[in-house]
Amino acid sequence: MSVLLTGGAGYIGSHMVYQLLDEGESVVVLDNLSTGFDWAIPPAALFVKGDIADEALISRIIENHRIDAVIHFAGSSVVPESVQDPLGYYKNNTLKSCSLIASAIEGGVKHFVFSSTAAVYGMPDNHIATEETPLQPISPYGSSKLMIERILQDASNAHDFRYVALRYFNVAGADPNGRTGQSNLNATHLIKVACQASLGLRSHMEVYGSDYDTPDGTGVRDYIHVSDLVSAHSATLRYLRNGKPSEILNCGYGHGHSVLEIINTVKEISNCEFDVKFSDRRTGDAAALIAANAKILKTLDWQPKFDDLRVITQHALDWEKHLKKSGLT
Ligand SMILES: NC(=O)c1ccc[n+]([C@@H]2O[C@H](COP(=O)([O-])OP(=O)(O)OC[C@H]3O[C@@H](n4cnc5c(N)ncnc54)[C@H](O)[C@@H]3O)[C@@H](O)[C@H]2O)c1
Ligand SMILES: O=c1ccn([C@@H]2O[C@H](COP(=O)(O)OP(=O)(O)O[C@H]3O[C@H](CO)[C@H](O)[C@H](O)[C@H]3O)[C@@H](O)[C@H]2O)c(=O)[nH]1
Repeated sequence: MSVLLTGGAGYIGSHMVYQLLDEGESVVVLDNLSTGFDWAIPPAALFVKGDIADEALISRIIENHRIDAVIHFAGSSVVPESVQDPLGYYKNNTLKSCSLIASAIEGGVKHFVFSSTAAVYGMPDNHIATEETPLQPISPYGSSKLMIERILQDASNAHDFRYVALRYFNVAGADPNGRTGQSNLNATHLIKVACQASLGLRSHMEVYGSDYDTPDGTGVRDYIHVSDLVSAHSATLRYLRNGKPSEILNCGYGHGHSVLEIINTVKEISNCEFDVKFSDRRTGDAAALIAANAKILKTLDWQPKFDDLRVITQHALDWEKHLKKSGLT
C-alpha cells in the first residue's frame, strides 16, 4: 500500500514526505510545482508532476500504486491573494479538491487527510477557537477551505470513505535535521519574514497594527512547529487505518505569541538587529487566534515535541541561512 501526498513539493508537504519515509511508508507525491520545488522532494518518494484535478492521472496513480490513503496539502494559501483573486482560490482549492475527492472515492480510497485552516473561524469573540466555535471565515481562502470540509462531510456520509480535516493554526519552523523548510521566496509568514530581515535579505520589516486588544497591542497567533504538525498527520493516518470515524481537529499548541515577541526572539537568536516599522492593521487580520487543542490531544496518539518559540525560530533561521548559502534566496 502507498500514500498519495498532494502538494509534497511545498513547505508542509515536503516535511510530510520525509516523515512518512522515515516511518517506512511508500509515498507518491503529486504536485504541479506552482509554488513548490521538485528539489524539496526526497528521491525515495515517487514524484508525479501533475494537477489534482486530472482525474485520469489520479485514477492511474491509485491503481498502479495501491493507494489506501490520500494526504491532501495541495492548494493556494495566501490570504490577501485570495481577496484579490477569489475565483482562482475557489477553483484551485474548492473545485479541484472536489474533483480529487471524487477520484479518490471512485478509485476505492478509504482514508483522506485534509489540510484545513484556522481561517475557517474568522475572528472568534474570545480569541480562542474550539472546534465548536461558529465558522465565519472572513476571506475567500477561509471560505474555500470550509467548503472542502463540507464536501468531505457529505461524501463520507454517502460513501465508504472516512476523513480527518486538520485545522492548522500558524505553521512555522523547519525540519530539525535541516532537510527541508519554507523555501518560497514570496512567503509572507511572520517568522519567515523576520528571519529574512535578520539575514539582511530585507531592508526592514513591518508590524501590521499595534493597537489591538492584546497585551502589547500586536497580533497574537498560535505558532505550531511544522514537525509537530506532520507528526499529527502520521497519528491521523494511524487513526483512520484503525477504522476510527471522521473528525475535524484543531492543530495548535493552545497558547500564543505576539508579533513583537516573535521579532524579539528572532533578534535574540540571530544576534542581529534590523529595522522594524509600525504600520496599519492588515485587512482581515484577527487580533488573536489561538487553538483549543483538547480534542486533538484526546483523539490522536500525538504529543507535540517542539512547543518552544526559541526552537521554532532557531529551526526557521537555520533553514533561511541554508537557502542563503545555497543561493536559493
Ligand atoms: N502554512 C500555513 O501556515 C498553513 C496554515 C493553514 C493551512 N495551510 C494549508 O496547508 C497546505 C500546504 O501549505 P504550504 O504552506 O505547504 O503551502 P505551499 O504553497 O508551500 O504548498 C502547496 C503545494 O501545493 C502545490 N499545488 C498547488 N495547487 C496544486 C494543484 N492544483 N495541483 C497540484 N499541486 C498543487 C504547490 O505547487 C505546492 O507545492 C495548503 O493547503 C494550505 O492551505 C497552511
Ligand atoms: O510581515 C509581517 C507578517 C505578519 N505580521 C503579523 O503577524 C501575524 C501572523 O501573520 P502571518 O501572515 O504569519 O499568518 P496569518 O495569521 O495571517 O495566517 C496564517 O495562518 C492562518 C491560520 O491561522 C492561515 O492558515 C494562513 O494560511 C497562514 O498564512 C499577524 O498578526 C500579522 O499581522 C506582521 O506584523 N508583519
